[in-house]
Order: sequence, then structure tokens, then C-alpha cells
Amino acid sequence: MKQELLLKVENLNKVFTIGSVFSRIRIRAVNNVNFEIGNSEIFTLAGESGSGKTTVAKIILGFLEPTSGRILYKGKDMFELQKEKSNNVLRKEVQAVFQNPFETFNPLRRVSNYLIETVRNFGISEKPEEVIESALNLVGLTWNEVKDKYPSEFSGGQLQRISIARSLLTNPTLLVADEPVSMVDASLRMSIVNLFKDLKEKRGVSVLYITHDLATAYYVSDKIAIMFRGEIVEIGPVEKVLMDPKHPYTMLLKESIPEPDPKKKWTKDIKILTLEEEEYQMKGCKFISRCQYRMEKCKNPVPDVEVDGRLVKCYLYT
Ligand SMILES: Nc1ncnc2c1ncn2[C@@H]1O[C@H](COP(=O)(O)OP(=O)(O)OP(=O)(O)O)[C@@H](O)[C@H]1O
Repeated sequence: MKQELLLKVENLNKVFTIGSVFSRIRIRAVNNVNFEIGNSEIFTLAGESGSGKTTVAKIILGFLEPTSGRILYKGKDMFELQKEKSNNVLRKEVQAVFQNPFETFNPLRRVSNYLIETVRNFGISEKPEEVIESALNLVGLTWNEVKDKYPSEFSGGQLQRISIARSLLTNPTLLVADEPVSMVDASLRMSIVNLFKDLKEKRGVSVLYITHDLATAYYVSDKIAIMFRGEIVEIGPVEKVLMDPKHPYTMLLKESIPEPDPKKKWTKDIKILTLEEEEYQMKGCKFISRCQYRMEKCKNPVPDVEVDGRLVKCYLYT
């Protein structure tokens, strides 16, 4: 059965200009990105730090404007919907789950205040405790366990569950979850991603799951896109892409799964930045300097090639 489309990202681009007046460089953090998310589907964006994943998420959530491109949500232009101040549809239906749940909640406010506030702000129910209880039950918690406590009284895993429960209060169709398990103990990561699976299966929720963690991505996703320096280098069903990777970067990523380090993101380490900048500036394949299969023609713009049920941006298959 053909799945109905929820989100369609078309030719998305975002260019950042960085550096001082005298040494300006342009980083195409999102470079002609295309993907689709169906209803009740978990779609993963994976790749090392600085590949543009968060920038894509920020654009979808309306926190950043794209340089060019279009996103259709249920067939309608998302940027037009975002501009309609009186239209609550996107604010209700597209919810974010962030990396660090401790940053989501003010340490001096009871967590329950956030939940009650969300119910009131969206006019969800006259009886907040009832809807909060059922949202908390979905993530394995109860109102009694949560109601009188401050953020510091929860573990990272529990707080991330509460943050997901909060996003469920508005009955969302799409959760945009940017590294939702990276601050959670490794032993509890599976319980968070299992939640996504449950929400997909029982409530038809779709998830854009952004991660470095290919193990949870494999377990939970239907489709996956591997990003490198702003581009999708391989995209397709998770089974095909991760079990039989075709792009040399996907192969490398599978062998050496990098751990995310939020502090590293804005590091001043010149070496990493130089390599990243150089790779971003490549006209052809951005992975060329690290690729064991590189050829002369890889210096030219690379086409997307269909190989065994997925798309690969690589001259090896032309
Ligand atoms: N506001 C900004 N101004 C300038 N450059 C930016 C900005 N945001 C991101 N970038 C640059 O864009 C590139 C992609 O960053 P992005 O955060 O989207 O990558 P990422 O794959 O999400 O990495 P991480 O896993 O560390 O979050 C990086 O080179 C980053 O330095």
C-alpha cells in the first residue's frame, strides 16, 4: 500500500556566511536536500557533526529561514503556513524534542507547570490533569510521580520522557527529535527510541529522528538519509542503507560511529574546522579527500544514482 505523504522537502538550501570582513567564507550547510516523510513513518537523518542535520531541523521547525527550496506539509507550503500567525496547525502538529531535556525546563519551575501551561495555551481541555495523565502514561509515567517535582529531581531519561509527553499533549503528527538520546544514559536510550516506535504504531505519529547513533537508527527507522557536509550522500530503506551501504562515507560511518559532543560543536579547534571548511568548499564530491575509491571525475559535481533500491551520490555506480 502506498503511504500518504506528510512532509516533502524539495531542493532545500541554507548558506551561512562565517568569518570576519576580511576572510569571509560561505558554508552551504544544506545543499540541495530532498526527502519525504510518510504518515506513521520514522525517518532518520544521520551523519557526523557539522553535516547540516540540525540546520534542516531548524528550518522545518521555522527557527531558520532557508536560502532557497520548499517544504510541503500535507501538501501545503510550510513557510506560508508558518507566516500565518493565527494558524495554530503547525504549532500543534509539528513538535520538537530537543537534545538536552535539562535545558528545556527552567530548574526553578515545577515540571508540571509546563504541562499545564501547554494544555491551557492550546485550549486542549478544561481538565488538564486528565490529558496530562494520559500523555504521561504513554511515556511510562504518572501525574502523581511528576506533579510536585522540579527538573533536578528527575534523571535525564525521565526528563526526556516528560518532554516527549509534553509534545504529545497537542496530538502531533510529526515529532522532530534532534539527538534526543545523546544526553541519556546508554542503557536507557532504547527505551526512548522504543517510545517513538510505539507512538508510530499506536498513534500514527511520524518522527524525524536526527542522530549520530546508527544502532538506534537501525532499530527504529523505516528510512534513513546519510548527510555529509550539507548533502545527502545516501538515502533509502534503513535495512538496505545500513546493512549494505554503498556510499564510501556510509561504509566509514558504520565502522566508526562518532559520539556527539554538544560542546565540540562550536569548537575553536582549527584542524577540524579547516578540514570541515575545505570539505564544504569542494565543487565535486565533498568526501573526496577521505575516500579510498576516489577518481579524477569525483572533482566534478556528483549525480544521484539509483543502486539496489536507494539513491547514492557517488561516481562508483555511474
Ligand atoms: N548559525 C550559524 N552560523 C554559521 N554557521 C552555522 C550556523 N549554524 C550551523 N552552522 C554551520 O553549518 C554547518 C552544519 O551545522 P549543523 O549544526 O547543521 O550540523 P549537524 O550535522 O547538526 O552537527 P551536530 O551533530 O554537531 O549538531 C556547520 O559547519 C556549522 O558550523
